[in-house]
Parts: sequence; structure tokens; C-alpha cells
Amino acid sequence: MSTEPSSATVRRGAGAAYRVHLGTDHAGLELSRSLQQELTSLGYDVVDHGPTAYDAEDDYPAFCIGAAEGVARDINDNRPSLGIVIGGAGNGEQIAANKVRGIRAALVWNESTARLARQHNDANVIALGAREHTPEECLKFAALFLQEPFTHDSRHKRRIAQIADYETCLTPLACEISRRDALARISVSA
Ligand SMILES: O=C(CO)[C@H](O)[C@H](O)COP(=O)(O)O
Repeated sequence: MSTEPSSATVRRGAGAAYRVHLGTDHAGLELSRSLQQELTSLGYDVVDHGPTAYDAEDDYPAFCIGAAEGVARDINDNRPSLGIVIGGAGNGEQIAANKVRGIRAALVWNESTARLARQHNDANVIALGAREHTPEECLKFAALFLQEPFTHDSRHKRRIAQIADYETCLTPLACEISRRDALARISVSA
């Protein structure tokens, strides 16, 4: 049974290993369209979460949360999947994507942050600012993000697990740290 939302447009590339979910707003629509074409031609299985037409008054949250939910659904189904959310700056789009459980969305603004998003953060979504870069730069950032593996270094896994713990158990990390500090103070004074 397909898990695609009915509003999403799926473009299938030949031999795609990864599915890529895209969501944007009016500020990123042109870039999203050219990224969809490029990524499809590179063999990615592209899912467009909109918008489908230019509207200068549209709002990014639903489109970007839709893309992030697509990634989260795929991860849940053990399907290799990543997401790209685009806006004028990318900030609000990143914030919206990060509200979806299981999503680690990174704002990418150069080649280094594109690589580090995967290497250190195992980011499954990136946000791009279409008004901040040329389309060629954005394509390069997207390609670097999609191709870069996570390092699986234990320190990065530990930090990602701390974020996931907070997300799933709502155990406030700050409380945990202050509890440990308090215990340390007690053992020093004893
Ligand atoms: O980047 C964004 C959010 O972070 C939006 O794309 C941006 O705020 C849209 O601006 P406007 O409505 O003035 O075109």
C-alpha cells in the first residue's frame, strides 16, 4: 500500500536508492522546481509536497511539515529517505521541519555545512535559503548533503541520542544535567 500523501507529486528516477521529499513556499518555488528536475535526472525518487503554483501570499509551514512527515514516514518504513525544505532564508522552513518527530533538520548555507549536516548530525532534512544563494550553489549543497554519509562516531551518536531521548520521552535534558550537578555537589560535600 502506498504511504504517499495524495497531494504529493512523485517523480521517479531510474535506479533511485534514496527518496527525496521537497517542500517550499513562493520564495523557493523556482529553486524547488529546478532541484526536482536535477535530482530526478540524477536518479533520486523525488516527492514534491508543494506548493504547486506561485502564490506570493502562501505560507511555508504546511508544505515543509508535509515534506518532513514524508521523510519520517519513510524512516519508519525503513526506506532510505531525506528531505529538502526551501524558503527565502530557510530559517522558518528548518524550524517547521524540526517540529516533526524524528526529524533532524539543518540549515545549510555553504558546502561545509552541507557535509557536516550528514557527518556530525545525521540530518535527514536540510533547509535552503533561495534568496541567499545562486541556484547552482543550492544544487551543489543539496548534492553534497544527499551523498555524504554519517560518520557513526560514538560522540555524534551520543549527542543525537540525547536529542531523541528528549523528543520521545520528554525527559528534559537540562533537568538531567542539573540533577547530575546536584548529585556531584552532594558527593563533594559529603
Ligand atoms: O524564508 C522564509 C522563512 O524563513 C520565507 O520564505 C520568507 O519569510 C517569505 O517572505 P515573504 O513573505 O516576504 O516573501
